[in-house]
Amino acid sequence: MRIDIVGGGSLGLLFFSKLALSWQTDSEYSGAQSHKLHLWTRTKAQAEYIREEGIAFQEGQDQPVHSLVPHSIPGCLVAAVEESVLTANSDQGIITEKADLILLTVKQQHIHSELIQWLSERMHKDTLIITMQNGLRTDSIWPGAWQVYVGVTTEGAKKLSPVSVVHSGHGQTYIGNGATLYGSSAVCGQATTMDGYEEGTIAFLLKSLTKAGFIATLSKDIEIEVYRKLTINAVINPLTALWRVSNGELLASEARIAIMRQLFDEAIAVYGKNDIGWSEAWWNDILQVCRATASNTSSMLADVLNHRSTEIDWINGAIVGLAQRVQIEAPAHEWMCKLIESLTVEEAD
Ligand SMILES: NC(=O)C1=CN([C@@H]2O[C@H](COP(=O)(O)OP(=O)(O)OC[C@H]3O[C@@H](n4cnc5c(N)ncnc54)[C@H](OP(=O)(O)O)[C@@H]3O)[C@@H](O)[C@H]2O)C=CC1
Ligand SMILES: CC(C)(CO)C(=O)C(=O)O
Repeated sequence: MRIDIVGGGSLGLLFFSKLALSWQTDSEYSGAQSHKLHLWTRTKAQAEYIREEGIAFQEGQDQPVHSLVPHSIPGCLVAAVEESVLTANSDQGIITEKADLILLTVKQQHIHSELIQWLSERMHKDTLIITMQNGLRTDSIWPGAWQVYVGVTTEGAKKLSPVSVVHSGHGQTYIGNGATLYGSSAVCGQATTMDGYEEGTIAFLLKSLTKAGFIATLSKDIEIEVYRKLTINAVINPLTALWRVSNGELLASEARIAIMRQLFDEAIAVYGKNDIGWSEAWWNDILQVCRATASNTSSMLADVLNHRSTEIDWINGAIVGLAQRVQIEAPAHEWMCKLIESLTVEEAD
């Protein structure tokens, strides 16, 4: 089995590091030449840096650093999308082998036609793609014939440098059939439950993630997980970015909580009109995430502070899109989009 992780950012480094560390000590993987784990970074500079320095991985902020030297682990490779030859690991030769499974850990704004074209060159006819992004895509970017699964994770990861990552929060990962969300040809017949593994790519991934220490589950109803996470992000992310506060500080006043509730009520009204399942319990989930990640800088605030583009179009913008689909208004979410987009030119760059 060959797993490609695309994106050497926070989430990509987290999944790669934990999987590689587990493969290193598990004879099922370290002995099996047929299994491959490949991290694809965007730049050659990052790939070279990792090949030279390895990855410094921490299981938590104050936890010891594990040094991981990918090329010393059988089957593990690191290369860049912009490289066609794995120069620093010449014994591995030219990377021509196609992936069986691609874990896509880039951000929503990185998914564009060039990346799709590059992915198509990494795929054989049965390759599965698992999208790990927050938010929701309502465009039809994925070619209809592709088997695209959806991953939703509440794990937290923070890249400290191109070669170091910390597992900043422990959560759960759900993987499910993306056909209803993406309109792709994804089929979900390969694995049943975590207890009843069947042979297949998804089952292999779930088993590998579990052995690596993640809580990973096959979801028969991935949509509910997607919309639950979408709601959490649509309430927390833009407000933390606009007010420049940590997640916990959202709960500091009744006035802030009232605005959060307005975003929540508007989102669930949009879901209701679209016949999308939702739960009142999600409101408590939002409050709980604020408490559990109180000192965290949300990803949107981090993007704004670092002058990067944000995922607003696929978070609040997705809710506005769903509202338009049933001809209703979602003014609070529209305002979030406009306010985030209209941050100064440098910030929105
Ligand atoms: N971090 C977290 O805790 C969580 C993140 N998520 C979601 O996961 C996704 C990724 O988040 P995160 O890891 O934090 O983001 P990062 O910005 O840390 O990582 C994204 C990575 O994708 C790389 N990239 C961009 N374009 C390409 C390309 N064409 N080919 C290969 N790599 C590319 C970037 O490279 P470069 O740096 O060189 O530009 C960057 O390293 C987001 O949608 C986020 O919302 C979900 C749950 C938790
Ligand atoms: C859940 C939350 C808000 C945690 O920070 C997150 O996913 C993000 O920052 O994007």
